Amino acid sequence: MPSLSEAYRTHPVHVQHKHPDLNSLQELPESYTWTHTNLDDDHTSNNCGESVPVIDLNDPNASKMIGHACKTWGVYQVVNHSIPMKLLHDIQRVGETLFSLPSHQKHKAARSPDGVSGYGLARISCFFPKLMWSEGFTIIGSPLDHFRQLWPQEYHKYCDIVTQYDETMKKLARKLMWLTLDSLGITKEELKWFGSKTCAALQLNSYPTCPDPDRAMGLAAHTDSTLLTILHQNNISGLQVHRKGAGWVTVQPISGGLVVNVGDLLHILSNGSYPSVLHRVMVNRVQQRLSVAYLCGPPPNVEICPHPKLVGPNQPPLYRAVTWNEYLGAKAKHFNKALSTVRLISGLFDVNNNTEQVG
Ligand SMILES: C=C1C[C@]23C[C@@]1(O)CC[C@H]2[C@@]12CCC[C@@](C)(C(=O)O1)[C@H]2[C@@H]3C(=O)O
Ligand SMILES: O=C(O)CCC(=O)C(=O)O
Ligand SMILES: [Fe+2]
Repeated sequence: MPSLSEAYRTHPVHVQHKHPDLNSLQELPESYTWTHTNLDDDHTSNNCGESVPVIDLNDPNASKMIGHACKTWGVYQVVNHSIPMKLLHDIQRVGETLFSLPSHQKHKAARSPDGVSGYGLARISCFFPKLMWSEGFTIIGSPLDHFRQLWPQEYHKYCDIVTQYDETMKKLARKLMWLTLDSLGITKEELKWFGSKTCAALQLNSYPTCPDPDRAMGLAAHTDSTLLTILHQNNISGLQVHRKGAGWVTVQPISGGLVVNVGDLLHILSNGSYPSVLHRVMVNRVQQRLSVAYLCGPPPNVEICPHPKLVGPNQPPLYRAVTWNEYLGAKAKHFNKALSTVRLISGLFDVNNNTEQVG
């Protein structure tokens, strides 16, 4: 199967500054200081008490509830998802251990500009004049080579956890995709590629404590280039989603809950009816925040387009067909404007200019 790394071979992303060890800094350096103009919005959320829907996967109405959450929020939290708590703890421990290694050790497993896996700053950093207060580690395929660099003795133990997490999440992602398709009135048989292998990336994120959190940004506002992203966060809040009319809403961590984001490819597949959610991460002075994102997409070279069942005389297709590889290339080049580059009929707003979704 062609791999996702093709996308960055044609669009290398140069963000590999050797950044300082964030844990050692007593003051926020100028290069990490976001002003109101580059903080696309102020830090306060104006959410009128609204909160992201929580859906119990054992509920017989789960599919309907997922459909409603995707349409109105583009994000929800799931409980009773059957991922063992131990596995969630184990993967979080991998992140904790990895990010607490000395800088020079982590840099041995650095992501190359035209590569996809490894340690580094957020890929989207190159679109901003200021640096983000976070570090990440991306895994696509086997982490063996990189983990061997990080833990010459114990890499097996960590590789096993990643493999188990990947396999378990794959099943959950399929179930969620199936429920989502069902909510759109689409059966598995009506989506040809659904039977074949989906593809995914695992992203470990760390947001160290910050000496001046109100002027820093953990991860700048973006949408994910996925069908779905399943996010496990530790019990420290910081993730915010943007909701029309409400502004930035904090996604409160719930024990054992997983956050599910609608990504750009589901936005396209649903012909704009399930908009991908704009989200960002704020940091704090007191506790390190960790998260693990399972970024799920179709096989990399399968074309995704608005499903024929969602297209008709009164519902023209809003997007052209695009493969995941091609879309990741567009994201690497155009960032939050990527969705507009595949749009057939122009939208009213653009994510970058108005923090408002196209669709
Ligand atoms: C498959 C992918 C989605 C992603 C880019 C990547 O190749 C692997 C990392 C993913 C991630 C995680 C943090 C936010 C994000 C925008 C980024 O910079 O890297 C996403 C990318 C994405 O969804 O576009
Ligand atoms: O850390 C988080 O809560 C969000 C991470 C994220 O948005 C991502 O990895 O795409
Ligand atoms: Fe994200």
